Amino acid sequence: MSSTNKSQTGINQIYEYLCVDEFIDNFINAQSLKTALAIGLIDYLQQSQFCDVDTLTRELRSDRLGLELLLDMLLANQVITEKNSEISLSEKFLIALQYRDLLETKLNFANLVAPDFVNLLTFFINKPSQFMERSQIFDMFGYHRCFDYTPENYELTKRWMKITTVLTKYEAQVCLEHHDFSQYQKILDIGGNSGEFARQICAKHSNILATVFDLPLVCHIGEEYISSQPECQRINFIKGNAMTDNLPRGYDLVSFKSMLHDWPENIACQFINKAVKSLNPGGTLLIFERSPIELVGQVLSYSMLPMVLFFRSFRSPLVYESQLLADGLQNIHIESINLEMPFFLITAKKKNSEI
Ligand SMILES: C[S@@+](CC[C@H](N)C(=O)[O-])C[C@H]1O[C@@H](n2cnc3c(N)ncnc32)[C@H](O)[C@@H]1O
Repeated sequence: MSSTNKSQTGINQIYEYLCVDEFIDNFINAQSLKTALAIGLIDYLQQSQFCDVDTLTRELRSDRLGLELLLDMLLANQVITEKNSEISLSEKFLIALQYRDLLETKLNFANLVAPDFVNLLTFFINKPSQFMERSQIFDMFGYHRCFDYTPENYELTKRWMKITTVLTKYEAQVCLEHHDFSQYQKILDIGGNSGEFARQICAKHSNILATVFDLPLVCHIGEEYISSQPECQRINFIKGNAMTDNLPRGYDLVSFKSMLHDWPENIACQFINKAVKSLNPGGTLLIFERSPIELVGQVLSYSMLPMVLFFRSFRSPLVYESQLLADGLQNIHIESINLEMPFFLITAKKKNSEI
């Protein structure tokens, strides 16, 4: 198994997005940043570059004492700097602000998960099944709502798809950096969600045609999302259930991006087995997934709360490797990639012809 991370690959633009976590590292920092965004303080400083507290109080129609407290919190979090009473956004934060969609998504996602942590941590640690029954966040991601269209199902599904789409917007770039997709023409992304992963592959490789296989309502929302993108003519969606339906065949790449961890090991292995049947001889199966969380003495960042909730789901890549071997795949390559937490990329080839 090979391993790469930021330090080994050098300072690379692809990984720069990881800097957003620094500003959401604890509860106070996260909430003060959220308020600064909400009251327009960040926008105002971005436009005006420098200004003093009097101007800010007036322009934002804020309570002076409240604003001073907020500015103190932002100063401590290095979101802003102050020199001769002039306040400005810090250089470090200006870089993070280039990834504002991700910053806001991670902040909102952690806040959505926080009540479960506050109210249910004891169940989470001791009685996982009871935690699942009570958890708001697991309910929010309920796949049972992704089959039939109702206005409520649509809104709730769209809500979590917004989160997965923004996370994938950045993670896909890492995957594209680590794997050469130029060799493929027809690809299938199982559990491909809004189509963002497929879209990025198609955007980089103009010869690729992509199919996204996902639950019906997810595909419906994905079609809406992709319809405004330049790659829309090369991405089609197939509505189905990978548990019960046959998967389409005839692809030279089949991918699972952050999909398999959602399922118990035996079902994840069934998905792999089905995916192999979708591959042409000589085709490649690709898995890009989160690995188990490794804290090794580190303090958990607030921005990591959502991933901690799923910590029981993340598996060693060796589990998937066993299934790939059992399915007769060859040239199995596993690469560890350190992002805000460990990820792995597995590729494996189907034999060229059946013996
Ligand atoms: C954690 S999300 C990952 C989405 C996407 N691959 C990404 O990385 O952003 C898991 C995806 O699997 C899909 N999914 C769950 N159960 C499925 C099933 N039985 N058949 C097909 N897709 C399924 C979900 O709708 C969702 O889009």
